[in-house]
Amino acid sequence: MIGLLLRVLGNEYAKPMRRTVALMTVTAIVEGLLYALLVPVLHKLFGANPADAWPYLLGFAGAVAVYAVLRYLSDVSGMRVGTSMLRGMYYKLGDHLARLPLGWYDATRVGDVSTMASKGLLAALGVAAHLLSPFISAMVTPLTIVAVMIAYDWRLGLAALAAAPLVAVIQKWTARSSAAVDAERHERDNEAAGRVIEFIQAQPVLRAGGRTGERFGLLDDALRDVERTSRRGVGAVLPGAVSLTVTVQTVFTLLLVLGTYLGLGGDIGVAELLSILVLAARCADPLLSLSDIGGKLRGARVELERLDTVLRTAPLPEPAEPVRPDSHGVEFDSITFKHGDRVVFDDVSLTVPVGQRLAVVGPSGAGKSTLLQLLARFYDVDAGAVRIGGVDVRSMDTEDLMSRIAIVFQDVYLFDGTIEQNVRLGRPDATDAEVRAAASAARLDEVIDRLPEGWSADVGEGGARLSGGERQRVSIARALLKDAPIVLLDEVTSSLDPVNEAAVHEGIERLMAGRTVVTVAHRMRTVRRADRVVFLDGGKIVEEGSHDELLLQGGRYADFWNISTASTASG
Ligand SMILES: Nc1ncnc2c1ncn2[C@@H]1O[C@H](COP(=O)(O)OP(=O)(O)OP(=O)(O)O)[C@@H](O)[C@H]1O
Repeated sequence: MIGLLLRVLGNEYAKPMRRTVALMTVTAIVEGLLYALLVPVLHKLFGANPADAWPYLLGFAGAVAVYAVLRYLSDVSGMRVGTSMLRGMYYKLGDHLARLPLGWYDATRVGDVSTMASKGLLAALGVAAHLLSPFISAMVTPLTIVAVMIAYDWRLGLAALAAAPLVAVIQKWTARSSAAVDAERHERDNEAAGRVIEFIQAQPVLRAGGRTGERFGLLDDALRDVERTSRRGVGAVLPGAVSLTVTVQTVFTLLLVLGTYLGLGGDIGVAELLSILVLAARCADPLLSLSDIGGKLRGARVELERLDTVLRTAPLPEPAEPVRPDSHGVEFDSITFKHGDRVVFDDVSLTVPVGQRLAVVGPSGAGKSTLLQLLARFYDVDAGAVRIGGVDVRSMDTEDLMSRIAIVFQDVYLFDGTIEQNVRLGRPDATDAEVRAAASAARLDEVIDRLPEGWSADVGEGGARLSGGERQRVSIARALLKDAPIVLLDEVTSSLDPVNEAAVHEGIERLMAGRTVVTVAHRMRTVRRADRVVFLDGGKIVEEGSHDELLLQGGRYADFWNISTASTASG
């Protein structure tokens, strides 16, 4: 377990961890010896002169004080290592998540990553802070006591030692029988967490569908699965917990019987027998707590293994010697790309010379958004190459690549903060004047003027306090502030009100001016102003040319636009 913890976290924690384990072990031994001191105390109390017990009682008090100090030090040490590991893990996980391909973040990750980053990390790293000390105490203290018992009376000591292999076998058996259920319960927990998030996010859809009173079937199913696996989990550990209790009690009873037999034979005095039974009783408590601690440790292990899996997910390979392009033309050279088994692009080639605009058009699912994502390296192509200024994006440093691309996607995500903070994300070191200039170029200043708190207005989680068009303007302002030579634009499909439409269009025109642009186009005027249009379908470029040329051709593109414009006119 500690090996796994150190493998996941890195070896810099090995030394403090070893120190903590050593301190906890010494504390547990002192705890055992403390109980052992009860033997001479009881012996003297039951002897001819009970006053002889005083020096032992004083020794006992001294040992309690030493134990208290050691316990404090080992608990503080466990807490320190635990919290520094937790902090380290947050950074490590954060850094790693930031380097994973953007395509890794699909919808199913939401529940997974959110439970892992909160509950999972706390459970996994709580091992050092909360579980290690009771675990070591539950193992080492009884063994110390048994060693004292052997020294005192080898027959009773060996009888007590007989419990050790039995306890070990039961622990192993419980761990094995619960392992499969533990893993499944974790799956189910994460699935349910994802469904809860989905249920909250889907409220508008559910209510619009008139399903206010009804339950959300997918969430209900997930919760039922959690209940079922929890019941199976209890079923898997219960025999182990019961066996442990029965074993410990049986060994205790055997000791009592053996002790009575030896006592009646005159081999051992009443005081000695009583002392040994007191010691045996002190062994029982920590041993019985093992089943609870074992369960928690197994839970922590599952969380650690999940963390390990995420940390082992390969980030985007970074080139050993990054190349920096010196121009910003874009080229897709014979690219092939699959999403799972679905071939999205099959040997597609196209180029966008520096400063030109390419509009990508095609039916839903044709791969228009994916084309933009490949340029921004959300994924790497399966064959062929995507190049900027003649340099393969895989040969570029990711930070450098992202600094050259401004992206305005359909779904604008705004952080819960002020409008200014959200715009500033485009270029954190921009001056106030530059931020304001970008905002005004995106016609965001009109929005700010309307809000009572102006620039300091909070946009709410995901930008919920702004309208769709206003969110678009924030996103355009961000992109303008970034001032990158390449612009990727996924035009909104839903229609905006005329004021927002005009503002967004004006902002986008400013954003595109003088830059290399690839845009997924849904509006006639965007396509008209493009230097070239490609019509994608079935993983291929079906038609290519200027808007007017393609209309004249009277092919797929012409049909597509005739239908779109007819539906816009009638709508
Ligand atoms: N994360 C993903 N995992 C698996 N398949 C995906 C994923 N994202 C997209 N796809 C599939 O890839 C294909 C292309 O998707 P893409 O979003 O690029 O299409 P699009 O042309 O932009 O569609 P739309 O106009 O509807 O937005 C679709 O068939 C889609 O189902």
